[in-house]
Amino acid sequence: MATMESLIGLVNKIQRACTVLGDHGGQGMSLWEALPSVAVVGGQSSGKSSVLESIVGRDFLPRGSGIVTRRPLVLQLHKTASGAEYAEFLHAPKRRLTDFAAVRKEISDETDRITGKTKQISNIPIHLSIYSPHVVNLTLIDLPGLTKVAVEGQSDSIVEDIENMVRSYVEKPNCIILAITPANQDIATSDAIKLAREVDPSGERTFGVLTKLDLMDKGTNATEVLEGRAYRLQHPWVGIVNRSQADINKNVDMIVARRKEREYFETSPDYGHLASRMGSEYLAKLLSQHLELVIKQRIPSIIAMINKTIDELNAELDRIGRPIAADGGAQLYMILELCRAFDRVFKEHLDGGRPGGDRIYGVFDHQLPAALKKLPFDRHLSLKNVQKVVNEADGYQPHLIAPEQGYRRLIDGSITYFKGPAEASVDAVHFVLKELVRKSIAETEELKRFPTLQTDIATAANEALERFREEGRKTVIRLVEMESSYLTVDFFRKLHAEPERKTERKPEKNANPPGPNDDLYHDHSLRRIGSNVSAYIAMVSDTLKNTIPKAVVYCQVREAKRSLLTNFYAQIGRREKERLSAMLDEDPHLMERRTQIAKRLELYKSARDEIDAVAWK
Ligand SMILES: Nc1nc2c(ncn2[C@@H]2O[C@H](COP(=O)(O)OP(=O)(O)OP(=O)(O)O)[C@@H](O)[C@H]2O)c(=O)[nH]1
Repeated sequence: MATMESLIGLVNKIQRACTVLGDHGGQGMSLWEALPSVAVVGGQSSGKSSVLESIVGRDFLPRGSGIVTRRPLVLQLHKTASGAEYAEFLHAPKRRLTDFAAVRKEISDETDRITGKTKQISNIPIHLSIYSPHVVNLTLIDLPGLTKVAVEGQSDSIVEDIENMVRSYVEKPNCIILAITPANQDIATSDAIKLAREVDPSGERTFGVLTKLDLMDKGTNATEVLEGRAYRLQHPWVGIVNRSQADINKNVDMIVARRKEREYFETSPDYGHLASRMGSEYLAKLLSQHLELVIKQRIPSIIAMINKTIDELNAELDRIGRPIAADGGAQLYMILELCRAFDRVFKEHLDGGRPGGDRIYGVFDHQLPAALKKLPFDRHLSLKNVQKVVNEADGYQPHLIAPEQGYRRLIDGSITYFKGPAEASVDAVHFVLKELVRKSIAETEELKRFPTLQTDIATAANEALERFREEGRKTVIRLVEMESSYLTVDFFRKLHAEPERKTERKPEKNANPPGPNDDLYHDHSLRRIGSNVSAYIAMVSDTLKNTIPKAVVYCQVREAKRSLLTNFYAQIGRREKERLSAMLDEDPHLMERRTQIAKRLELYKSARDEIDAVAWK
């Protein structure tokens, strides 16, 4: 029996824990719903509160007209060995109330706290524990009385709302229904029986309770019902005589009332033969025993449900990530691990495995050659411009042998054009890399929970890329400038040999420099200069087409792979613990969710442990 009592105590404990977690049924499968409970159901003024109070042996429920019970009251009764008798609300733990008038007031205040004074109803339960030597271990849920009409100040939907709330409790297969019907009403019209029949047609979890036996018309009795002939249930009907309104007004003590109830049955000519199975004390014992039995039957399925939930919660925790360590070293380690995870993804983008790196090749293979081809050399090396540059090069002096300065200026001028495509390649690759950083951050699964760290990594990586871009730009400009700083002499040596041959075919075979008046010759010569320079520039262009990509890869891509976060690592290595934990700030919703899951996990695990300890003792 000790085991049995601790079973109910255990369920009480788990129920309370469920409520702390906001897990009071209603939403999907919960531990709460797996636990058996007893719900008190009845029409208004059928005597629900009176039954509850006499089971408890205390006067503590709010009374009044209209709908007094507007939130479910989860009443957990704990039998104590010592004489202490007190009540405790879950919403005000550690406040032991010994004055039951204060309990009544608190129930009513707490109801108003959620529903306002509007007479609305709420399905958030109030949890009350009563510790007393006069009770049996039992959990009862008091629900609003079923009603047929809304009263002043209530919405029309209240009738339906109450019925829905009550139904949401009693339809659960683990709910034991305490269906209260006043004896002075026709059983066929009982709201409680009507609802019970609907959700429990076989009557296996319904306990029929008949109140107000003393108020029946003279000459009538309820033996038809109490002996199970009027309406058959699997469990025996229990008749009750509660305090009348007059008794309540006279403050008749509950214990006295219990005694009077016992006497009523013992001396009743109608119910004397049923006396041992009547009354609120008997009802309490009956319910307690039944509850124990049900709990025992349900234990395997409760354990299975708990285990399944633990697995699910663990899986969800894994998915959203475990909580972060508190000490600085561990946090630094975690940050570095996360950075490395990002870095891995980033490298995969560059080296293949993930898309994006190929766009860098695209810059070199299409964009750069196309830009080089588009450079306006035609214009720069037009006859007119060649003439202008060549003439200007030697000032007032006519050139004597070859327009050396003219050549150099034309070449220099042309080479300058290469700076544009060179820098454009640097920029294009920079943007590809930047985009890959953004993508890699988004794709790094481990980083998902840490929006702050995501931003930090993005900032650090972009800063590094900016530095690499600067380096790349300097290097490609240098490549271009190198081309003008020292020309490829071979090219001109070859040129030198060529004109000899060509001039041979000229009519005037004098080696005289062309005079300013010799227009035909002059044009021809300028054209040759233009085409020579153009050929040289084409050669430079080919060279740069090859060297610019090398410079860009060397300065930007290679560095990005090698040292994208190097500075960042150095920075965070010096950071204080506070700043490290700030970097690991998570999405607040996620943190909240994790805390919730962790709490539930704890509840379910301790529930499992306790069930193990109690059930197999
Ligand atoms: N004489 C007598 N009066 C009873 C009995 N049971 C309840 N009453 C009276 O009936 C009235 C209603 O009883 P409650 O226990 O408040 O009924 P309830 O179902 O809780 O009512 P609501 O919460 O308002 O729906 C009170 O005045 C009680 O004194 C009984 O067995 N005999």
